[in-house]
Amino acid sequence: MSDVRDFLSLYFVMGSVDCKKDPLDVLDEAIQGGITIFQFREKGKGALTGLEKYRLAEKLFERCRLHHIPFIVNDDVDLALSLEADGVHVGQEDEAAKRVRDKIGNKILGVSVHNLKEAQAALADGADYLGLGPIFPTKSKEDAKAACGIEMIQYLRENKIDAPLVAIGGITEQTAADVIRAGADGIAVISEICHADHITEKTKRLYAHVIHAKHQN
Ligand SMILES: Nc1nc(C(F)(F)F)ncc1COP(=O)(O)OP(=O)(O)O
Ligand SMILES: [Mg+2]
Repeated sequence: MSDVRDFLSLYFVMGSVDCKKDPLDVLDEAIQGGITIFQFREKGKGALTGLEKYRLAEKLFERCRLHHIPFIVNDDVDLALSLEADGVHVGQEDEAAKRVRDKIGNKILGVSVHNLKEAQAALADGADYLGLGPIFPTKSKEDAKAACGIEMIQYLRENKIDAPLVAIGGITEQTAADVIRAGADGIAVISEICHADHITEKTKRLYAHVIHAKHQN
């Protein structure tokens, strides 16, 4: 795979709990709208487990494969390995990034970070990209930390964190361009796409904001 940075522009993160309708339809519509990478994040109250979770992941992965969109699994390294997913995303409270790297070989490894120290440690552990956030307050993650603000993107870049970096947490159409102008390679969204009345149109607008801002940088 070419540098993961190229795929980070519009990162759709979703699980069945986030969807108001069939997750397969939600993903299909988001793909039509131009998402560039997808993360299966099945967690929270009512999340699927076991075979149901595996079957949904398989179907979502199939959709991504058809459209050459990287399929990333959140938290669940064993599920990622059994599916032969394109990569895994882990946070500070999940399995240590270094151990995950040993398990997944050269698959994509994303690590959540909230500050400079965590960013430096994640890269030392072999992260291919950083998920920085929450940038703004979010309702999609029950145990989210306090919002770190757009300033943290700039602060990491000023402190020589040049690695691929996607920003996440409460990002909307109104704030997407500011996040890119601050130095992120892309935005990650859950509810901004999942809760949209017209998912494909919303996704197209988000993509347009990101690409336009990238061309200005
Ligand atoms: N899932 C995520 N995806 C990203 C992405 F890179 F996609 F922007 N960044 C951050 C997170 C948060 O990851 P984590 O801290 O483990 O919490 P959770 O497992 O509840 O998502
Ligand atoms: Mg996690």
